[in-house]
Amino acid sequence: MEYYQIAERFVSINGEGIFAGQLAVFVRFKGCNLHCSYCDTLWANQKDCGTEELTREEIADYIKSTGIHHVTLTGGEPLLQNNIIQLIESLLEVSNVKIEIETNGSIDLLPIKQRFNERVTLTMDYKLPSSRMEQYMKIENLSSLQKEDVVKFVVSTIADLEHAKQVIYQNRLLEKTNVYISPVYGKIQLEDIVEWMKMNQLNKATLQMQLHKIIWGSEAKGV
Ligand SMILES: C[S@@+](CC[C@H](N)C(=O)[O-])C[C@H]1O[C@@H](n2cnc3c(N)ncnc32)[C@H](O)[C@@H]1O
Ligand SMILES: Nc1nc2[nH]cc(C(=O)O)c2c(=O)[nH]1
Ligand code: SF4
Ligand SMILES: [Mg+2]
Repeated sequence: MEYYQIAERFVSINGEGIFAGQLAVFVRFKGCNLHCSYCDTLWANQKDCGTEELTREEIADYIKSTGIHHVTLTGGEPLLQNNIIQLIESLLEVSNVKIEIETNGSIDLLPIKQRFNERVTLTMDYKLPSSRMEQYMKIENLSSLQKEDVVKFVVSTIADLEHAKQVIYQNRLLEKTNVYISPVYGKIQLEDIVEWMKMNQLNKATLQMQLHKIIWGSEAKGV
């Protein structure tokens, strides 16, 4: 039997993305191939991170038991998990469920986009220079994102914003998908981001703070 390594699972409001503010059930997988400078869940990437090992059926039963229709798969890096496609298929059998996948931009998204319809959406981070992970970005992924998906730029500095602007315009992202700009928590003045958006007339991009950190603080787990 196949098991998935789950670092935590919980119900909360989604603090990020298109469904921010709505209830969601979160499944956080263990392990990541990147090591972003600002990562707020590095604990889930450690070898000794405690996990529950659950089968597809157990994860689907958990989701059913919550009565919540939005599922967020996150991590760690969810798309690194063995048999992730089969898990998504099982979760889609739960009625009314929609799945959002938070992914780090380094893994090919085409197999997911080709296999599933809009019940599965992707939020892909484009890792900017201050993450120190930009070299791992798969630029082709930016062509796979559709109108139901999100590309997110998590920014620490004005230099990150300037870099994001180049990626946005070079890849015509505002025409193809949803563009979100999110501050690394506590690292950059929010006013500066707004001023920068105004100065660049960045129509259609959305500034978003992580709602769960505003509600529960930056260190809380399971929220
Ligand atoms: C922990 S990651 C897990 C999913 C995947 N590995 C990724 O990077 O997208 C979930 C989201 O949290 C964001 N994030 C992590 N640390 C953050 C921080 N300190 N401030 C703001 N966003 C952060 C990531 O950029 C990503 O969009
Ligand atoms: N409330 C809440 N919303 C979230 N949206 C994306 C999250 C993540 O860690 O990927 C997250 C999270 O950790 N908590
Ligand atoms: S890719 Fe995601 S989980 Fe991995 S280190 Fe970066 S923010 Fe953390
Ligand atoms: Mg988080």
